[in-house]
Amino acid sequence: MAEAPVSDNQAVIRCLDLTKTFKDFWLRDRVRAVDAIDLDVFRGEVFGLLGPNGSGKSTTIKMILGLLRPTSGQIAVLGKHPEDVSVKRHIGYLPEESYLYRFLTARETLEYYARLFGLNGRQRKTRVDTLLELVGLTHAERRPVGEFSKGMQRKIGLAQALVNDPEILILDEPTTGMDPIATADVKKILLTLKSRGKTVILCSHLLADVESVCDRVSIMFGGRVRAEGPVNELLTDSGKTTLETAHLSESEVQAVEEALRSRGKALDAVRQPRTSLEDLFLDIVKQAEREGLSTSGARSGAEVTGFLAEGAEGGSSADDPDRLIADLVGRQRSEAAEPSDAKRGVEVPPPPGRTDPAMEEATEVLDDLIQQRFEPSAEGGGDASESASEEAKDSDSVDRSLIDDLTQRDKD
Ligand SMILES: Nc1ncnc2c1ncn2[C@@H]1O[C@H](COP(=O)(O)OP(=O)(O)OP(=O)(O)O)[C@@H](O)[C@H]1O
Repeated sequence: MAEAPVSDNQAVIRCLDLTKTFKDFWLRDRVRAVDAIDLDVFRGEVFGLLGPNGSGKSTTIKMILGLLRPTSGQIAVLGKHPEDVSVKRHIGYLPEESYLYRFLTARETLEYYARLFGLNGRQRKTRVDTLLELVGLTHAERRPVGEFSKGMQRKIGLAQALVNDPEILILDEPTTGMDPIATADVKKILLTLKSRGKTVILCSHLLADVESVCDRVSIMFGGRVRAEGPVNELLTDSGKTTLETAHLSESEVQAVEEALRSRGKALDAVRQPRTSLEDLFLDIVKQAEREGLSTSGARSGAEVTGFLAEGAEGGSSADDPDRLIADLVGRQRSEAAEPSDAKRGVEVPPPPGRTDPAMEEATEVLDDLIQQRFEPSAEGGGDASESASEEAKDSDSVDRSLIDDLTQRDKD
């Protein structure tokens, strides 16, 4: 393990002369993905890592995460080597592609990751509730994430990255596939996290988003850092001045032009300001929401609260993990009655009753499928009329062991 460089007081991530060369089959240098870069990321800032495809951003991120070993150079994350296990507890990561268990619901997904980080039942319940609300997925918490739209999957991925209340959040293309509302929500979340002292590294090709949330950016090309600095400094054109005032008549514009000419300056452009397409879009959707129209996708998220600020671990008194799992299984079963509508993304009220024979039959088939899902070894010998409590108990234990298995597999 290479030695970690001494960390600057404020720099939570420090890379010195960092290089990564990928070898070919014969161990010859094939690609110099990262070429002797120096990079400092400071506590409490939103840092944008930019560059065209193949410029070395993901390779840099993977080295910071300790997933790839540098060919040469040094990295310190929170003053330690990135492969140090204690560092990983303080990092949240949303990869470019989310790897989610398709069959787990949104709540189960977060529950699972919260378990990996060793949160107890009370903490898990509170945290999962908060995160679902934060990313606007509370109403979809019982749907399998495999059914989610791309934007909804990014949202659950973001919630997953926040589950351990990380000090450093690394997001690779977090808003891919999101609509402007969801994107605006994510930007709001990032700014709130920053205001609470968290550090965010953002990789994105959506430069307008980067510009609106990042304090500093680094622009890579061919594995090297080509420009780096505060966004304001990099983008300010100090050779020009823009004046803003209330509407001017033609004669007033002429008077301004005269005044400038007398000082040896020309009036280069006079424009009527326009709203942006993003603002127009957001206004229209907000108006529709005010009028009570609904959508089955992700909704606007909540304000960032509680644990992300101080690591508070409060919880409600009814937070028993066993009850939570039992509840999850019960809800999955009741949701099975309307899967086709859920798949189409249509929001429907719960069915009033099984009065339609075709619906009755379809529901029974689905019940059987669910039964097999949770009790794969059962040979169909059970009596369908067995008491509901027995059934809940069986599926409860199977589902809990499923999550335990996943947890163990991941730890291995
Ligand atoms: N495992 C690998 N083996 C060989 N070459 C690799 C490997 N991973 C990345 N590379 C190469 O390293 C270079 C940088 O890739 P990297 O994924 O870091 O770029 P990026 O800036 O993240 O691109 P994108 O914006 O497309 O995600 C590319 O030329 C890529 O082909």
